Order: sequence, then C-alpha cells, then structure tokens
Amino acid sequence: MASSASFSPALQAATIFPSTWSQSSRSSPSKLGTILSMGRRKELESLRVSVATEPRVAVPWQLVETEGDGDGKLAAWTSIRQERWEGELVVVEGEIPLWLNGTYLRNGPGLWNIEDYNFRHLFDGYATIVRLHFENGRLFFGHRQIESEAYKAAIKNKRVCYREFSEVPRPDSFLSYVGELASLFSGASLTDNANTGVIKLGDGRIVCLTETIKGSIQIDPHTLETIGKFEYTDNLGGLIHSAHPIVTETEFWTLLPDLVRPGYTVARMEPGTNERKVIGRVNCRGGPAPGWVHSFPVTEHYVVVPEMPLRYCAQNLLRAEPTPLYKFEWHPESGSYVHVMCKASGKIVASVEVPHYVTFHFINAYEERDEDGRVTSIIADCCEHNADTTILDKLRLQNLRSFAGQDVLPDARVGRFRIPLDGSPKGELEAALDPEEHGRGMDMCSINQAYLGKKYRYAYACGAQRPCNFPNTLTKIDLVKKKAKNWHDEGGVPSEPFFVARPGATEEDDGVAISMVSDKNGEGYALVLDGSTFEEIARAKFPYGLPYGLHGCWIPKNAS
Ligand SMILES: CC(=O)/C=C/C=C(C)/C=C/C1=C(C)CCCC1(C)C
Ligand SMILES: CC(/C=C/C=O)=C\C=C\C=O
Ligand SMILES: [Fe+2]
Repeated sequence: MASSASFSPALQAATIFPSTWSQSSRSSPSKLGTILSMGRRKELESLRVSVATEPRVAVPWQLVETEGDGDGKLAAWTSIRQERWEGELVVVEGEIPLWLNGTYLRNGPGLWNIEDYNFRHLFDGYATIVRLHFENGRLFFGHRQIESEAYKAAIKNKRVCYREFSEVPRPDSFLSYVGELASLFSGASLTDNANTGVIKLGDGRIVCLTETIKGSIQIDPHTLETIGKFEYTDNLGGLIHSAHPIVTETEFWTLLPDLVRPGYTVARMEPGTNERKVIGRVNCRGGPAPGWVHSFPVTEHYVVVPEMPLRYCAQNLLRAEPTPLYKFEWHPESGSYVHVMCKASGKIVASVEVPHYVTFHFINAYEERDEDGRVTSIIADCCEHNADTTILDKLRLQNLRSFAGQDVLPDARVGRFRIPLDGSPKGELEAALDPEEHGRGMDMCSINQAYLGKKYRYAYACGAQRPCNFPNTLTKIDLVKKKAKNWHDEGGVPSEPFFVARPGATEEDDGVAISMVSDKNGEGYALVLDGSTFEEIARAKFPYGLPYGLHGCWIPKNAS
C-alpha cells in the first residue's frame, strides 16, 4: 500500500475520481475476497450494476489496488491511503437488518503525516470523515478528508501550518502561510482541524468538531464535502470548548473553559440558530486553570460540570515543544470537583469535592429521587482512567504502532459519581462494575440516546482483551446486573460502538451497535452487532482498512 509518507491528496484527487461509475473498473469477483458464497456474490454483483445508474461518484477498486494491497500493517495507525472513496460494500457476511435505514458518520484523525514528516500523537491527525449509508439491507461507504484551513495549508505548503494537539508549525511555516499579522503565539495559530466528532444539530445541519472553537466545520452528509466554517454569531469569544456538546432534537449544551478567570461558561444554542446563549458560569474551586473538559453529561434538569486536576495550561498552549502532558498539567493539590447547574436558572445546586479522576468521556447522568419525588442526588458515569494521566502518552503514535505483545494499556473502569444535592461537601466515585468484566479497558462509549439524562441500564464501549496496548474489544455493559458481554476479533481495533435504536423499540437495548474495525494486513470492515445479544449480525469489508476513528452520529433515513 502507499506508504503514509507518499500520500499526496491533491494528486490523488486528480487521478482517482471519475465523475461516473466505471463498470469496466469494477472488481473481479476474485478481488472481492472469499467471504461470499458464489450465489450471493452474483446477486450482489448484479445489485452493484444497478448502482451504476445512481449519480454517485465511485472510485474503482482496481485503482485503489494499484497502490498495493494490505502490507501486513495494522490499518488503525496507518494514514488514510487516499483523499476519498465512495461505493457500495458488496462483500457482506451476515445480513444487515432491513429496518436499519440511515447514515452513520464517523470522524477521526486519519492522516498523520505531511510528506515524510510523521506526526506524534493520535489526536494530531487531519480529519477523515467516514460514511456508512444503510439502505434496505445494502451498505454504501465513503470517506473524505475535511477541508479545514489547517489541512489545506498543510497540503499546499507541504508542512504543518497551525498548532495541532501536539504538533506545532515551525515559525517560518506559520508566518509564510498566515502572514506577519498574526503571531505564532496567539489564538490565530490554533488549528481548525475538526478531527474529533461529528454531530447532527436539531435543525439537521451536520457539524464536525474538535476542541478549538474555530474547528467547527459544516459538512454535507451525502457527499462528505466541506461546506464551510460553522460560525457562531454570538460574542462569547474564547478559543476552546468541549469537543462533545450535548445535542438532541431540541437542546444543545456546550461548555467553554475560561483560562483567564478559571471557570467554565455553560451555554445553550437553539436549533436553527448559530447563537450560543450563556446560561450560567462555574468558578473553579482549585488550581491555576480549569480542568480539561473534553466532555460533560447532563440530566433532565441539570448540567454536570467536571473539574479534573488535569488542567489546561495557557503557557503549554502556546509553547513550541510538547510537554509530557501536552497542553495540560496535573495538579493533584488543587483537588477534584464536580459541579451541578440547574438548566433553567443557571444556578449552581451542588459543588462537591470528589476523589481524583481522569476522564475523556462521560457516558450518561441521571437524577435520583426520594419517595416524594424530590431529587436527592445526581449519578454521573464516565470512562475513568484511575486518576492516571499516562493514557495520554500511550496514545502517541509511536506507542500505538509498536505493540510487541506486552500488556501496556493502563487500567480503566466505569467511574460512577454520586453527587448529593443536600449541601454535603463531598461526592463519591466508585467503579460501577468490576473492571475485570471488560478487561480493565474502558473508553469510547455510547448509549441509547432516548435515555440521555435519564436512568439507564446499558452502555456500549471499547474494552480490552489483554495483553494489548489499546482497547481492542467491544463491550456491552449492564449496569444493573454489573456484567459485560464482550466481542473481540484478534488483531483488530474496533472504533466506538455506536448504538442505533430500532424504530418502535420499547426495550433499551433493542437496536444495533455499529463499529468499524481497523484490521491487520491493512484491511478493515464495518461491523453491526445486535444491541441485545451483542452477537455479530453483519460485517462488510472495506476496499482497504481505515485508520482508527473517534466519534460518530446517526442520521435516520427520514432526516437524511
Ligand atoms: C480525547 C480526545 O479526543 C481529545 C482531542 C483533543 C484535541 C483534538 C485537542 C486539541 C487542542 C488543540 C488542537 C489546540 C488547543 C489545545 C487543545 C484543546 C488541547
Ligand atoms: C481512544 C481514547 C482512549 C483510549 C483508551 O483507553 C480516547 C479518545 C478520545 C477521543 O475522543
Ligand atoms: Fe471524545
């Protein structure tokens, strides 16, 4: 396959995108792998011809394969091999449920090099958006690079031009691109590389996000084309926000850390607008800066604001060389807190000290009531790394690429906070189930969205089958029985299992979990697991393996 260093999107774009499907360039059956029976393959081949009539851009497999097939490398940490691809996945094992109609989009940092310069960290890569479009049992697949200013500048100038998670441009690269007007040591130097997640706003717009506010980019969910920057029309200012706003049909909540007066602004945006309105503010209880807020949870009536001792560091944000904790610092002396704000009034109803914790991802939260219906406490669950920051270093590409059979993934658990609302100064944090149930790996979670902010039972996440250096299983957690069911395919790295409920379902786990597996030998496939039994229902082979991806969203058929 193309070495990551030789990726040249501009050139590839010119050579690999015919404007119509070219029948002569369809794969020969032998190239479709050995999974299909001959009968099923013929049937699918004929389906595929019918795809030719669709006005879709399709990239022929043969052109893809001129780059060479799997090269023995795990696809997960290998840069995406070309700028885009689109077509039908015809090599399907199992049956895709006929009720599963809609589009799953997944975003992530898929390009970790410019020319022969290789990036350091998983979170540095330029955003690759992947699309799985399910239609009456068929599956259409595509991927495309998001055309952020940072990505376009890097391609044009053949070097990093903006500050990424850990990568920093050489001063001359930045100035030659942005000009003397902006200083390398200013907010203007921060990236807009929207490589972390993708959300569907209540009004239907699809926006890719990262932690810089300028890195909010609207895309077309059909073509994956970059529409342009999502401009916030308010005057909230600031440079960074949570990468995971809470988004439903009617609500949008976000947190903006304030690095000048340590605290957080809680803001809400109505569907159809680009204007965030401030609902309230939380002042930090400790430390020189707010804790990192990659995500936060809400309940029906409250916003939960975490304050971790892993705190932003303004100097590190603008430093030339990465520090051990990148843009952050560990301040155990500052204490760990959780604050609870009333959604309606913006008032803080609880602010408790809790045991130290490190989390990227909250899973869900809900209100506990007494027999009179009064809310007595908030339960908030997260993927918790045992208050250990070493996970950040484990996500350096060099570490991810150098697995030699040793078990080096730090332990993680489902951390459950109980936050009393009776004025008590302390909250609790405990494992919600024995972490051995999921191999002591725990991150990249989803739930049935109908249970967001409500008492819930099931969480889907990535767990571990050890030895490993990265979460390598999919796990379904039953928080009532305190048990997990695990799915594993040796050597593969599955991405976040995204739960999609069956239309009309009444059981919480009636639906599927969708994931994409970046496999050995440069291969990969889309995976559909039954949400209830957690058995595999279908897998569909990609034309080539994809780099690991982070978070996704679901666009149901009638909304796409
Ligand atoms: C857990 C995870 O996915 C985190 C991703 C974090 C990112 C992409 C953070 C990016 C940042 C910048 C690009 C510049 C400013 C600092 C910071 C928020 C760390
Ligand atoms: C992939 C990851 C952590 C894995 C460790 O167990 C964190 C990703 C965060 C991005 O959103
Ligand atoms: Fe995330």
